[in-house]
Amino acid sequence: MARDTVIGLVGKPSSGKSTTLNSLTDANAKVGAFPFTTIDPNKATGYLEIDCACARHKVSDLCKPNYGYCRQGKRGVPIMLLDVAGLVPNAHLGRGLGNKFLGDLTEADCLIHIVDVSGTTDAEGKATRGYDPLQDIEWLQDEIFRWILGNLMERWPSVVRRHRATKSTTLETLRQQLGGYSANKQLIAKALDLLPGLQPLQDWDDATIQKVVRSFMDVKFPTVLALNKMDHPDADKNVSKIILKYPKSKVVLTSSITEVLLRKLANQKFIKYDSGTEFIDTIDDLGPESGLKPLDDKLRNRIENIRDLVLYRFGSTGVVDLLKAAASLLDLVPVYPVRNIHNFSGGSGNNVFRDCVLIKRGTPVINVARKIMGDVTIAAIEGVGGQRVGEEDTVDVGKNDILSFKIVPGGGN
Ligand SMILES: Nc1nc2c(ncn2[C@@H]2O[C@H](COP(=O)(O)OP(=O)(O)OP(=O)(O)O)[C@@H](O)[C@H]2O)c(=O)[nH]1
Repeated sequence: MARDTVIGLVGKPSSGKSTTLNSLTDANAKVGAFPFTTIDPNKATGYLEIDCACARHKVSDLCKPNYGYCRQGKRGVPIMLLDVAGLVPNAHLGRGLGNKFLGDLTEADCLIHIVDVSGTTDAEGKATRGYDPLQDIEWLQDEIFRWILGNLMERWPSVVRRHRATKSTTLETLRQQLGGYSANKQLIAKALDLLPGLQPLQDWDDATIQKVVRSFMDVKFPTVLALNKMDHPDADKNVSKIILKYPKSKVVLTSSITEVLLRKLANQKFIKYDSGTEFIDTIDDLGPESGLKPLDDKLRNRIENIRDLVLYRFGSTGVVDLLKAAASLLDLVPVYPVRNIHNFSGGSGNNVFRDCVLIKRGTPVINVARKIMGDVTIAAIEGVGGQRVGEEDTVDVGKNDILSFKIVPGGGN
């Protein structure tokens, strides 16, 4: 079966990685059990917020996910997060357990790079003022680049000899060399497609090899830049600088500390807060019948500051948008496998859309069936209304995204 999507969180010490991870993993709700097969201390479950199919079909009252949550059509789909801790400059040389962390990175399908955009921590995470966070973005890219390039160059003469002797294609040879980074053939082909007019592999000079490694990095490690600590007064100028330098990058402004604080205040019943929005309500707004606790002046001022400096300026704390940005880089679509295609239930009981999996847009439905059902023989695939869906038809949002797989009795294991 295909493995689950993994999003890696990276960032230098004190950039706010733990705070961000906390705000991503606490869904502030009673949620289903851990859905993933591997349980690893560096892994955690985040919740990608999507518009659930239950709203489209007006059955939100019956929507009860097996994993994650659904609140009036806003569904949190579990997604695996990997904490790639301990990356320091020169990790590729083995500094500070560097190679282990770079190794962990290969498991990720996408990275979220937490950047301290306030410039109040230096390259190693020590307190300072006026540090240029552009350096952190360049440093991380450079670290990964030098690691992959170093591994490849070490073997390059023998790679070329073997390539010639076996008359392999460029794709086959690179597949052998780069497959270890959890990269399949399609991914490597995509990296090569980005470089039209490439010479045959045996003629590559150093500059061409470097170009290929850069292209491979772009497809293997698509990266969301989380510009964290946006609440800090020094953040603005750094944000502009980064956006100017990286106009094509997916950038999300975050204040994860604000998100953590707001959730805490909501749990303590001082405020009503919907994560991902700019709205917080207090007893002053909703009255004593709201059941919220009264505020003292200090807390009232603090909440006013959060409204002014973060929520009204930026629209939200940004944290919910991080996983949405990662899912959009990976082009993931929520797909709902159901037992009963007519009432969307799982077979027993009335609850609907019990399961939801994230699948790359454009994937043929037969591959979705294999991912979900494993090694069984599929007799037929049905879509909404009980219509037959062709095996090679592809999934998209609102198209072939609610599916029922009919299995041949006794077919497979
Ligand atoms: N102003 C501001 N400070 C933040 C924000 N997020 C985190 N911090 C502060 O930055 C410091 C470092 O945060 P952590 O989450 O511990 O950072 P880390 O990257 O996990 O650090 P290590 O554990 O050393 O790797 C803490 O003092 C946080 O309170 C934010 O959004 N705004």
